[in-house]
Amino acid sequence: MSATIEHLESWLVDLPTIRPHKLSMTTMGCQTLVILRIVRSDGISGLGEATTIGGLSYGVESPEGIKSALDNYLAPLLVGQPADDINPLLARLEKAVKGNTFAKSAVETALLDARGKALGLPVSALLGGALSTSLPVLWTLASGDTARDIAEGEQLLESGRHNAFKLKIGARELATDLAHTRAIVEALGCRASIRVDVNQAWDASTAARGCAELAAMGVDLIEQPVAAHDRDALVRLSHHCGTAILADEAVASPQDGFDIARRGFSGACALKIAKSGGPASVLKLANVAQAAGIGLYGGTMLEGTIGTVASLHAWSTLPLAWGTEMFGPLLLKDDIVVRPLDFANGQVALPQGPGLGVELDEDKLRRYSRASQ
Ligand SMILES: O=C(O)C[C@H]1C=CC(=O)O1
Ligand SMILES: [Mn+2]
Repeated sequence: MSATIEHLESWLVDLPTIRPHKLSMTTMGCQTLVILRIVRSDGISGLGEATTIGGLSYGVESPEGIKSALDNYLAPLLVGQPADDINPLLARLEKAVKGNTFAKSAVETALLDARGKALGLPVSALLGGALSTSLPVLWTLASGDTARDIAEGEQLLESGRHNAFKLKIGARELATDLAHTRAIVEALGCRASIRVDVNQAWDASTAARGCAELAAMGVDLIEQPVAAHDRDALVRLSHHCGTAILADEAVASPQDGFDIARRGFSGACALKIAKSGGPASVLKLANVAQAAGIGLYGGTMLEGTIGTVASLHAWSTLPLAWGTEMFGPLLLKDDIVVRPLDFANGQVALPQGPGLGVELDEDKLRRYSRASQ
């Protein structure tokens, strides 16, 4: 008899960051992971994670809202259903629940993890097979202080852990952000690829000036300089700026990808499992981008290890023109898995075990879970 879904459990897990992480819309001192476990009638269980940044300051789903969607809306649609039929299960959720792609991503991940464990196959194999066993991974310099960022970059180059850095700009005046970026390019730029993420902070005319200056100083990639809705400005920048433009908040669904492709976008696209509803669903956007000649980049919502590994399984099946930023676990002071990921030589290794290939540390889960959920 085929296994059915018996029950779902979810937790809000608060983990402190190793230092303040300053983005254009918020400064993080703690990250909240929403962890999901789906338990099947055959005793196999699957793990998933849905994580956002800064409560409701980055995206439209909060950690507390994600947990509520999982417990009150998605779980009742899943309990008692055949556990192996992932496409029918996703169709069932899609029919009954609008949006909520972060919560759906946790479900899709947990279903894939459990299915992989049942078959003895890694999630990457369920998604068609990995092209490589390790992936490039950058680090984000975002302490909010230029000298501290340079010292951090120096130390990471010395240890060999990373050879590419992303800077978070957009919170301050354009001139201040440009001076900050120039100082980092001058200090580290001949040994590392330097990219910036503006997180939608600029209007179209500030972006035209800012991107021209960033291109001239040798920045390799400029991420989401304008508002997510201003796709025309993003397309114009991709044509006229001397540096590649990366679409992040502007693209989540395959339809978004089709729309920017139709408008002639010539940059690259940041894929994130949370934006698209999971490691299988995100491949639909990736395929549209590929068909349009838009380069791919493996993006993060600063997830912990479970969400990071789920993403890595998806990214491993794709040709990534710009590598990945799957460093989330390294930003956190502790981990809730038994064996953390291996980061070295600018790469992160893809776990090879069945399912996601990671195991929860139940004591740590309990220690960091919010008391009243
Ligand atoms: O891309 C974002 O906007 C979110 C995230 C990714 C890296 C980082 O530092 O923040
Ligand atoms: Mn971004």
